Amino acid sequence: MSLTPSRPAPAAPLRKGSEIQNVLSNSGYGSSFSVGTSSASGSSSSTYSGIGGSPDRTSDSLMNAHIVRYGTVSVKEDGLVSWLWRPKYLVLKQQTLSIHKNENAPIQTLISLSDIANIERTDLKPYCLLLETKDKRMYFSLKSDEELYGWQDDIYSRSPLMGVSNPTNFVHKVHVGFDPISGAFTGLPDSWSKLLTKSAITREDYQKDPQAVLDVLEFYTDRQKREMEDMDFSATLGPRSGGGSSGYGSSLTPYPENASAPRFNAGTGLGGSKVSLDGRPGIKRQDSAPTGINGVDANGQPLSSSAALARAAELVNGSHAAQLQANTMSSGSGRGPLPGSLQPSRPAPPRPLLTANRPAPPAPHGALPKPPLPEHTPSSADLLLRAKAHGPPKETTTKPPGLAEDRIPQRKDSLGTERRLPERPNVGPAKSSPATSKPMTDPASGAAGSTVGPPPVKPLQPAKKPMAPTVTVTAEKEDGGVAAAAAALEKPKQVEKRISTMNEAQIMEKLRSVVSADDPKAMYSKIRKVGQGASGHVYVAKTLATGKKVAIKEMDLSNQPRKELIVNEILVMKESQHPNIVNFLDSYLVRSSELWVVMEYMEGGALTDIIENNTLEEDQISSICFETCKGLGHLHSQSIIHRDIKSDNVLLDAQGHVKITDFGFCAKLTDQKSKRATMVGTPYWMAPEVVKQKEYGAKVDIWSLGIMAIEMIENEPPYLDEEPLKALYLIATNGTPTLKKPEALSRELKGFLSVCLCVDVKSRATASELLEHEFLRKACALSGLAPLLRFKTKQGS
Ligand SMILES: Nc1ncnc2c1ncn2[C@@H]1O[C@H](COP(=O)(O)OP(=O)(O)OP(=O)(O)O)[C@@H](O)[C@H]1O
Repeated sequence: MSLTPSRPAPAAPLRKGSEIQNVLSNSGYGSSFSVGTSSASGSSSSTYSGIGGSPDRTSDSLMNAHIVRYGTVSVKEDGLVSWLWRPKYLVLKQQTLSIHKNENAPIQTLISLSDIANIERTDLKPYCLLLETKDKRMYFSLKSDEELYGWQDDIYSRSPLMGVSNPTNFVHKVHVGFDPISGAFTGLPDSWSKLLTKSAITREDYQKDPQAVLDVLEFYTDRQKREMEDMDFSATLGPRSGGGSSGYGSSLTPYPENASAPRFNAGTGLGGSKVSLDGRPGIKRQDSAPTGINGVDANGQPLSSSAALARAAELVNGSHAAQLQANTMSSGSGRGPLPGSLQPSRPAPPRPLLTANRPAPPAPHGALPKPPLPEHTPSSADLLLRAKAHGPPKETTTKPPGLAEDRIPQRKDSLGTERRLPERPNVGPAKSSPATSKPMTDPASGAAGSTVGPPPVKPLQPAKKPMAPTVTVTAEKEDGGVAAAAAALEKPKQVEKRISTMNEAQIMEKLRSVVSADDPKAMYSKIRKVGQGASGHVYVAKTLATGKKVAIKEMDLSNQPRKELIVNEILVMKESQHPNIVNFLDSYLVRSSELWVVMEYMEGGALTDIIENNTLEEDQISSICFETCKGLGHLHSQSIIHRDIKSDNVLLDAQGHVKITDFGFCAKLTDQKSKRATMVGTPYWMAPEVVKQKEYGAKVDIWSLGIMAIEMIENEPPYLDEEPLKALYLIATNGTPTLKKPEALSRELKGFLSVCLCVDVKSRATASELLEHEFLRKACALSGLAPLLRFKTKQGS
């Protein structure tokens, strides 16, 4: 970690190149200085007399005014003498880097910093930098990290092609390198070092893909940070009333002023926000800043003077996911844990590591050794990751991360009843044991890449019915939330009001414009509670006029800090009616603070419970995948990405209808923004491109569908038993997961999985392509799914 002080202001304009050469060729360097930096580094150019002019031995003060850094460095150039490392004398000034044979020699090579396209760490040597201009590549071998970072920082910050033409007040917060010789990271923040030490990520993992390690650390700590913030949020609220004991608070809590918004959408391509190994092309370091390099925050959003507003924008933009999930775990089968709770998912018998391979299915994969289960006190992020797999933690008082005492997997059923699951035995030092998992792919099924192509990003479809005119919330350029999308459907060209400018009253006003004015109590009579989510209880109720059963989700709005999401969800459900979507029927505000969302009643409940209580046949798996895929096809045709497909979010009814629910994390792709970068979803179901914080599109849902298919085959998603950070690392690096018993599966099913779980997004199938897949032709009739619900009768539900 290199915390460097604020950057100096850039130098004033200097002379042009032609003058430079003249000056340079006529001068020589003094002999008295060694590696160092100018005390006046970049501070002023007012006395500057010439770019690249060699230091004037008689005028140290003048010299110091120009020279940023100088010293003898081992240099290797590409080209004829490319195998030779030679000691050279380098002098960095505000706009040039000159290379001399020695400190007394004239310039051999002069590089204008404006020509530098890249400066990055490379592993050619332990402390090695690669510098690239459009026609030159050269390597500098330094003696230490400090030296390396010094040169890199100083060159980087003065090279306009790298997007920092006007360095202002930014501070490098994370400045990490990886030394391939020692196999260790350098400059890791303390907290990250500790996390890594505690994690099951091995040194071999570092070596294999150090960037992935950083990616997952960043992801993980982002989540931790969010959870901590939620804890603060909850703590300030005190005990809640109603709606369970989730971490939802009662109002929007502003971020501290100037706090950079927590993010899951690092690496949005907006520059400077993604932590990377030094030297990774195209990615620089994390710069935190009051203002950021580009005047945007880590989300790529213009920084708001009000942190609360920044947060609201973030929420609507979808990057709230994990936070919401964390909150939603407090009760019912929600998606995120409260700190202090421990929430792995279903009973998970000890099993060999599901190992996988490098990207590119369907090639056979080698198994990775499983490291011993580490002594690991789950942090809040662990808890989140585990909890998010399925179901909530036990209801508990908020506890700081790291204080969870027990590691016994627990989850609740849909009614919030806690289940205590068998303790997961320590799987022991399986490091050297060969993985039993085998590739899921069947060569006979053909390479995914040969059969599928990239999905078209569909244009916005016109709204089927007019939206409430007051729904003007939109996301910013990076992530249109669904509300934004819905608004865009209505008035694509309108000047939309950013959610970040809306206060809670305005959001409530918007909500009021979405809901029906009637009194639901006069229309429905509740029968019983059938489920509990983070945001409220779910009841089955009778429609008084027709006798028809409906599900009503009741939410106490005073306990919902994320009302925008609720608006999102309602809007998407309203606009996405389809036989494979849990259809929205109506919504009501009761006493201004209670929101009722009435939807189709799915008496079969969540697929998760069905998986837990049955062994599914392939034709049933096919049928569920087919139905889910139809729902996804519909969403994607509307340019909506669900982003949280998993068995918890697929419900069945008594006739075996299969429907997707939970649209809180949906995102809308627009013509302007056909890709997303926000990290949203549930880690175990997340596509690698999401974990790696790349841009992604609708195909993330296809990946998640593939993981859901594995749930149906193996009862749980891959890596569920892994230590959380390791699980993220495996998702990021292994690519296509492997199966426990591939030999037990049909060629068609393996082929299906291979086109869903294809790391190469272009080769991953689209929903419409999947619908044509031979495996889905094996689907049983919906009536063939009804027997899967028998367990419910036995359970008396
Ligand atoms: N339409 C429905 N029909 C029948 N049961 C439902 C329906 N919707 C939800 N449930 C039941 O209620 C439980 C909680 O649903 P809910 O949507 O509140 O969960 P969640 O997604 O975890 O919470 P949240 O949306 O608040 O984050 C589900 O697991 C399911 O068992």
